[in-house]
Amino acid sequence: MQIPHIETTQSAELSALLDAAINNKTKPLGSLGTLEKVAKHIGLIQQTAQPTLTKPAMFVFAGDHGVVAENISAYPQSVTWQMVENFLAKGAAINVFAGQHDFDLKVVDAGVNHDFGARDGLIDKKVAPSTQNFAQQAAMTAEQCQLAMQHGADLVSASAANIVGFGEMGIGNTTSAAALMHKLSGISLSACVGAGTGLNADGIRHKQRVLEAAVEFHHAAKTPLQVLATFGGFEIAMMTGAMLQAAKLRKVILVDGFICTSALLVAAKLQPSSLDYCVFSHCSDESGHKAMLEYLGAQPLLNLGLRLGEGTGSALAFPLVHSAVKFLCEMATFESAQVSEKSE
Ligand SMILES: Cc1cc2ncn([C@H]3O[C@H](COP(=O)(O)O)[C@@H](O)[C@H]3O)c2cc1C
Ligand SMILES: O=C(O)c1cccnc1
Repeated sequence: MQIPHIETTQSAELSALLDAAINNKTKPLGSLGTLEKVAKHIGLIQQTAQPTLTKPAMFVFAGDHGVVAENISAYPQSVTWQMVENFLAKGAAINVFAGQHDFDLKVVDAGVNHDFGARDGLIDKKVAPSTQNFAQQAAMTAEQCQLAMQHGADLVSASAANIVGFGEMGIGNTTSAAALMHKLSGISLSACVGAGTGLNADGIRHKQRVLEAAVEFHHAAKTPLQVLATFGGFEIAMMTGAMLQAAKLRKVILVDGFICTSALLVAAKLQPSSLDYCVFSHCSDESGHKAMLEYLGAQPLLNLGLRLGEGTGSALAFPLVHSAVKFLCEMATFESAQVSEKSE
């Protein structure tokens, strides 16, 4: 895909207007805390002091990873397709939370190692049935990476939502995400590798050794797109393309956990202003997530000890973002409600 130009959301004029609108609401100055920051942020994204959120969309991208052959996950690869079936049957955590908050939930086969046939409710964008094992060769070709990014961008373009969340399902993808984090941030591998779905200490050490060898083997991969194609997953590349397109279209991006943030890291390296459009939903318990968020200068809304993915953190954070927008649009001002302002 063509990497889109993304405008920054910064505007001194609108910033002052939003500060005034927020400060004139009937509350002590600053008393809605982080919600005030979120309200201003959404106003800047939408270029208005009266932002609105349309029905949110949640895209869950699923893809398999060849690197599972190296025994780097606590669960077998078959869980990826089995969980896709669970999404379609509305039985997963993301179904529950997305349903609760009225998301339009889209499940996308980005490259699952399973033949689903034509299925109601499943968007077929399968690039290939699984990436290659990046311990031995690049996970995908440059063309496959481009195609995955393009599919993600096209799905966002076709969505009417002005706020979009991205989730993922793919056994082995915390290994991919750790590699992306290390290569793109320069943070040591040991600080990027975590337990994923529940490896024990020996399992984590093995995962780190597999990653060390792969990083050494692919030392020539340097640019963000090379790094994505070498270590990424189809679901991760689709999220990267989708995020760039969402930013281009000035949609609010709800960033989920460790894997979703690794896709954003690629997008931010390609177009730093894409970060202006991001609301960071939560800090995951996956051990590298805190450092990845700090690297991006991000302040997550929630810290609930989640380590699931699927977009669950974003679905849970959505009502806070909604409340922020609603207070800005619906609260009375000191003047309209005839409430006295702070005495000097
Ligand atoms: C039942 C089940 C449901 C999940 N939903 C998300 N993940 C999460 O775990 C996987 C990443 O962890 P690792 O790299 O250790 O394999 C991804 O599929 C992620 O979305 C799940 C994992 C399992 C087992
Ligand atoms: O933070 C996440 O998204 C995450 C962490 C562990 C396993 N799966 C997902």
